[in-house]
Parts: sequence; structure tokens; C-alpha cells
Amino acid sequence: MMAGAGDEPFFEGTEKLLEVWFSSTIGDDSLDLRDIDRGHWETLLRLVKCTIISMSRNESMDAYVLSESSMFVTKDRFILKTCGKTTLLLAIKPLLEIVQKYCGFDDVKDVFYSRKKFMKPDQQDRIHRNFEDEVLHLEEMFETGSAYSLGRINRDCWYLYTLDGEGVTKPDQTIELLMWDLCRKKMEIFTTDVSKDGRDATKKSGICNIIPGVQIDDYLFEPCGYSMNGLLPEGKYITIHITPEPGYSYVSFESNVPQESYNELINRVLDTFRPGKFLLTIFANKASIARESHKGIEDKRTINNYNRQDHQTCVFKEYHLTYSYFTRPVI
Ligand SMILES: C[S@+](CC[C@H](N)C(=O)[O-])C[C@H]1O[C@@H](n2cnc3c(N)ncnc32)[C@H](O)[C@@H]1O
Repeated sequence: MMAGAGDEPFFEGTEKLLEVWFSSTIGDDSLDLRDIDRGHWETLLRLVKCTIISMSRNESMDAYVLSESSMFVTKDRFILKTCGKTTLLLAIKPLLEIVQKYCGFDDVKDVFYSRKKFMKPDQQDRIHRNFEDEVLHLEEMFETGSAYSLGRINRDCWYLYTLDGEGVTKPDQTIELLMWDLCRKKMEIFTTDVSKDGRDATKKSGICNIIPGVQIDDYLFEPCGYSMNGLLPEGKYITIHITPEPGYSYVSFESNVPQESYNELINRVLDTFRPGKFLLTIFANKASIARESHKGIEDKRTINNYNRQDHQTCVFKEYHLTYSYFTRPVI
């Protein structure tokens, strides 16, 4: 599992992230993605080449820790985040079929497919090796989407595909911090040499203090690696995935908690993991209390001891998107 295609051990922590919002053209409010049997999700995940390790739920969401990252199912929103050599895009067609057949939603309100540039794209399955091919695949399924690249295409950059229509109008926001070149000492916590299980690693690392009060489902891989889902009321979540191996260490933090400013949360995440580099994205739509949060980032040439290398903003119909890339000076 941990070996790459060559002799060098390698694991691609960088995730592919898919978020799909469903709706009913006849306005049927009784429909709920959580009514779909687990067996159908398992069939879908087999195509993606990952499996369910653990499941947790609250009144508004079912959350799954996967062998390669996470899946979240709420009433009308489906999120699948997978790393390694998984083939996430192969899930989209069956997802649309399963949802229509076993749940009844007959329309897709919005789609977000995003990922950072892979560390080793050549080790990916053919359909994921480059973004242009991923977009061709998405265009086979959706009639009106647009694809974007933010950041430096000759260095680290981030790709997004989203639909052109009106999209989600109820409050919605997502913050992601994608971090690499992480502090070795911190990363040792996410090995079975140092921590006895997921819970122990969550406590030792301070992950439990990033957003207090979350219902945590955590998992420590053998001999190393860590994944957690944290649930909050009203469909809010956090999810953290860690590849601690030196040489290709990678951590992702994602959450949809609404905040007017994300500055404190960003500082807490950076303190917890101490990356050498990180990429920040914040989506917030017009109805979200986070809609002005980009202003708190815009003026920041530095965060903690990190220097900003790139900053871009995009204004879509409903959403405002901030992209920022920071590095720590090498001492
Ligand atoms: C699934 S976890 C978290 C992945 C996540 N996308 C990240 O941010 O890196 C991946 C880490 O667990 C380790 N690992 C150990 N056993 C694994 C397994 N059976 N499947 C996937 N990863 C495993 C990998 O080497 C890697 O360090």
C-alpha cells in the first residue's frame, strides 16, 4: 500500500475532492440522501478503490472514514474526498444513478471538483493524471461547467471545476488548508510508535482543540497515517487527513463551519501541524456569514511566520473564492 510505482516508498496524500448538491425539480422536500442503503455507497467506493473503515452520524449527517480519506452524506449534499491512487471521478456517473434510483433527487444543483497539483501525477490512474483529462471526464456528465487553475502552474497550484448555473443559495462555506513539508516531531505523533490509537493521536496532537465540541471519529493507520471526521450540528463538519512520512508529508484540514473571520482558526491549524508550506482556499456564498472573510486575508502578506507567495480571488455567481499560498522561510 505504501510503496509507489518505483522503488522509492511514496504515498500521494493530496486528495481529490468532490462535492455535489442535489435537488428535486418538483420540490419534494421529503427526499434525503441518507435514505440510501450503505451497500450502494460500498459499491460506489469499490469503483473508487477505497473502503469504509468507520462511520459516525448525528441528526444531520452521516460521516465515513475511508481507507483513503472521507465521505459525508447530508440531506442534499454528498462529499467524497479521496487520496492515494483512488479513482474518484469514476464515482460520479454511478452516484447520479444511485441517487436518482434509490433516493429520488432528479437534478444536480451544483458540483465542485477540486484538488491541488499532485506530488507525483505519473503514479495516478490514467483518468487523474492531468486536469485537462479530468475536465473532459466531468464534461461527459455535466453540460455547463467551467474549469479553473489558481496559483502557479509551473509550481504548486490548485484546480477547480464547478457548474455555471445559479448554484447553492442557502448559506454555504468551505475552508481548506492543504499543508506539506511538515514538522517531523509533530508528524511522529501520527505513527503507532508514538500513539496507541486514533484517540491518543487526536489528544497528543491537540487536534481536539482546533474546534472544541466536535463529535470525533478518528483512526490511526498501521504503521502510520491518520484520518478524522468531526461532526457538529446542522451539517457542519471538520475533516483532517495526515500522511506523516518524511519526504512526502502532507496534511489536509477542511471544514464548513461558518465564521466571519477564519484568521484564528487558521492560526490554530498551523500551530497544530507546523507545515513548511500551505495552500489556503475559502469558498463562501452570498448568504454565508463568511462572505466577507476574504477581506481579513487580503491584507495579510504574512500569517504567523509564513510569507505569502500568491493570492487570488474569484467571484462566481453565488460564491466568492480566495486562494492563498504561503511558505515559511528556510532558516
Ligand atoms: C489514509 S491516510 C490520510 C491520507 C490523506 N489524504 C492525507 O492527508 O495524507 C494516508 C496515510 O496512511 C498511511 N497508510 C497506512 N496504511 C494505509 C492504508 N491501508 N491505506 C491508506 N493509507 C495507509 C499512508 O502511508 C499515509 O501516511
